[in-house]
Amino acid sequence: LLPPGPKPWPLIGNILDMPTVRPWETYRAWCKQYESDVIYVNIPTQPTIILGSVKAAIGLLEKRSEIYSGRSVPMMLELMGWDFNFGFMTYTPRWRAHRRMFHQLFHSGVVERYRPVQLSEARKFLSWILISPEHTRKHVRLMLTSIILELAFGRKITGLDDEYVHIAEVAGEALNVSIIPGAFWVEYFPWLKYVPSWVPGNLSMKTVERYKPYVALTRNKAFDQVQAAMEEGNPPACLATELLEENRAKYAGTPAHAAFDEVAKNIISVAYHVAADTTTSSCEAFLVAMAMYPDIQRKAQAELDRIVGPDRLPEFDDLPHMPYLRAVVMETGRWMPVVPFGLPHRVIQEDTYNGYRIPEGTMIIPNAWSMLHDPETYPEPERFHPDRFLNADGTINTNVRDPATIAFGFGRRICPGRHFSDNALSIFIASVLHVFEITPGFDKAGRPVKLSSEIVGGLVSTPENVPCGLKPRSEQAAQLIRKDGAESK
Ligand code: HEM
Repeated sequence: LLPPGPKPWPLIGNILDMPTVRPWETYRAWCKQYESDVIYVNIPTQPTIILGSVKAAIGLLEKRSEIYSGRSVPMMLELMGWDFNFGFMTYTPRWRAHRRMFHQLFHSGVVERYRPVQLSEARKFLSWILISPEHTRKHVRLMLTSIILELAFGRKITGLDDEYVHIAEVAGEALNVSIIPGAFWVEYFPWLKYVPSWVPGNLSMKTVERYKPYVALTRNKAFDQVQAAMEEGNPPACLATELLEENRAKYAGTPAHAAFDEVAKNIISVAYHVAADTTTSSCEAFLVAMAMYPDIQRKAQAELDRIVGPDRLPEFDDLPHMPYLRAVVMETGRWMPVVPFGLPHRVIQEDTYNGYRIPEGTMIIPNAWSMLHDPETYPEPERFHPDRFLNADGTINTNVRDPATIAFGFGRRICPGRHFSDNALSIFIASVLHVFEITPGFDKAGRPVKLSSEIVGGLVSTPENVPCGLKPRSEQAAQLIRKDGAESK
C-alpha cells in the first residue's frame, strides 16, 4: 500500500497537481487533507513522497540514512551543467570524495578561521549603510559575496557590478528556478530536450540556454585564475590555493592528482555560489523581523548594551554571553526558512514506513517550512518570538527543538556549510543591532516599505521586501561605525 495522496489522472498521474508557487503550502495542505505526514504523489517518471513532520523526516532521512541519502538530479540541472555540484550527486564514492574535501574546509572545528573576514565584512556593511541605507538589500548581498570570494579565491571586490558577483547571482537564480519539482516539463518528458529552444512553448530548453553559460563560469572562471597564478608562482592566499597545494604535495606525479584537483575545483565553486545566496536570505529575514517587531529589537539591543557597551563594536567572543541574541538567530532560521522544502533526497532501495510501501528511486521532499511552523513545537508559529527558546532565567531552553536541526536538512546530507553560515549570520545580527535602529523605511515612491513574513522563490527563498530604514541609534554609534570604517581601510 502506497502512502495517501492526491488522486492521479491516467497517464499523467499528478503532474498537474504539483504546485510551482509556494509549494510548501500545498504540501502542508495535502498532509492535512489526507491526514498523514507521509504523502505520495504519482509522477510518471519520478514517484515522489512528501514528509510533513520532523518525526517522519528523522525516522527516514536520519535513522535510515544508509538508503535515504541519494538524490534525484532534476533533468534541468543536468542540462545546465550542474553535475559538478555535489549537492546534486547521488550517493556514490564520487559524492563522498567531494563531501569529504568540503567538510575539511567547513566543519565546526575549522570555521573559526574565517571569523576575521566575516567580522570585517560585517563592519564594512555598517559603514555602507551609514552612507546609503536605501540600498540595504544590495549591501547585504555585497557583504556575503565579498566574504566567500575573498576566502575562496582571494579576490577583493568593491561593488555589486563586479562580474564575479553577477555570475554567482545568475547561477543561483538558475538553480532556484529549475529545482522546484514540477516546474519544467522536460522532467516528465525527457525527449523535450531534443526539441530546439526556438520552438514555441519549449520553456525548458529556453531556460537551459539562458543559464548554461553562467553555470560554466561559476565553475571555471575564478578557479582557473588561481590555478594559472599558481603555475606562475604567485597564487593568492585562499582556500583554492590551499587545496591545490595540498593535492600537489600528496599526489604530484600520480594519476590521482588531476582527479583531486577536479574535486577541489568543484567544491570551491559550490561554496562560491551557495554560500552567498543562502546566508544573504537569512540576513534579510532578520532585518524584516526586526522592522516588524520593534520590541524584540529593543530587547536584543538591551542585551548588547549590557554585554558590549557603547564604546566598541561586538566581537565573536561576545556571542556566547548573549543568549537573547542567540534566540534571535534561532528564530530567524525558523520564522522564514531559507530552504523551505529542503533539498529532496532519494531512496535507493524499496522500504516500508508505518505500513506504507516506499518504492525504490522515490524522491523524498522534507517540507521544512511546515515542520518549522508546526504549532505544537512552536506555538503561534507566524509570530517572531525568540523567547520561545528561552528559560525563565534567560538561558537557552534545550527542550525546544533547535530549528537548525530542520532548516539545514537531515542525515548524511545535512548542510555542510551550516557552521560557517551560523557565524556569518550571528556576527551580522550583533553588529547591526548594536548600532542601528531598524525601521521599514520608504520605497522609491516615498511609501513605507511593505513587510511580511511571506517568502518568495524556490530552492532558496527570500523575503519579498527588505527594510531600508536603518538609522544609527545615537551619534556615538555613528562615530563607532566611522572609526571602524576608517581603521579597516
Ligand atoms: C541559511 C543558510 C543555509 C541553509 C538554510 C542551508 C540549507 C541547506 C539544506 C536544507 C541542504 C540540504 C540538506 C539535505 O539534503 O538534507 C543543504 C545542503 C548543502 N549546503 Fe547548505 N544551507 C545554508 C548555507 C550554506 C552555506 C553557507 C554553504 C557553503 C559554505 C552551504 C553548502 C551546502 C552544500 C555543499 C550542500 C550539499 C550537501 C550534500 O548534498 O551533501 N550551505 N543546505
